[in-house]
Amino acid sequence: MSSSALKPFKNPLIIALDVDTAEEAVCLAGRLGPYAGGFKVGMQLFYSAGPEAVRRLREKKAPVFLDLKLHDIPNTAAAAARALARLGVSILNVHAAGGRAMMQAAAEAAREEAEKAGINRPLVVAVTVLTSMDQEMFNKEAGMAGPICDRVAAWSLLAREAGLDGVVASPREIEVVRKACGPGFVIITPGIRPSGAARDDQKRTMTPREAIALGANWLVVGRPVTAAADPVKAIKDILDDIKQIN
Ligand SMILES: O=C(O)c1cc(=O)[nH]c(=O)n1[C@@H]1O[C@H](COP(=O)(O)O)[C@@H](O)[C@H]1O
Repeated sequence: MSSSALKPFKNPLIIALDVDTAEEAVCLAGRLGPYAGGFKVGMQLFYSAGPEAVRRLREKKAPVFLDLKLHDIPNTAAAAARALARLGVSILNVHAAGGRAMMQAAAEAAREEAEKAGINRPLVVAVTVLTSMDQEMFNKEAGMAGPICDRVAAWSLLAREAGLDGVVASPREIEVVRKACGPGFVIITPGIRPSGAARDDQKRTMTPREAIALGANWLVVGRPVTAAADPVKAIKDILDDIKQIN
């Protein structure tokens, strides 16, 4: 993994800017910028405001995790990754369920494109099992056999073999992923809920402190900060919680 791709993040907290307009995103990023390690642009913002939202955040020098969860045939996923890499984002993701060839094609395309453009290559990571799924949904609705943690470990290994930099997984699988893929493999965990916070639609959750203590590299936090009455206080509380480790 190139260390330059990791440099822009000053701490492990990535705030999900799940809003409809670039204005709202830039405004939130302005308020939270002094505290957040980086910002995530996901489907809601990208499908509403387009690449312009990413460009405006990048103008403010905010490191961006572009979370569009690519999942298509290798040729299409690679072409999409190439287009997204040109935006100068720090992290891109694809679905591990797309398979080895798709992950490899997307990762190689993103790297080549960044090199061609003379910019830092983005980390490319694989989404494993969504944090909104519990064991019963995974087996009965998704039709997948066995425990979630076994599938996450297997997909993480596949992602590593395909040349990806890491995975997105729930904090509950940090230990199995670390054991399967080693210390240099990036683990990004959504499904983060400060103690007492509403779980919303998230099923496999942990507190920020627990996730960091288990070895997560980055935490993705959305509503507990962005929907809080005082988002600045909410993010500061999370940073204090994390700092209390050790
Ligand atoms: O890829 C992701 O970022 C992601 C994967 C996953 O398994 N679960 C998950 O919640 N996410 C994203 O992480 C963010 C979590 O937001 P909150 O539940 O509001 O904290 C959302 O933007 C999700 O799209």
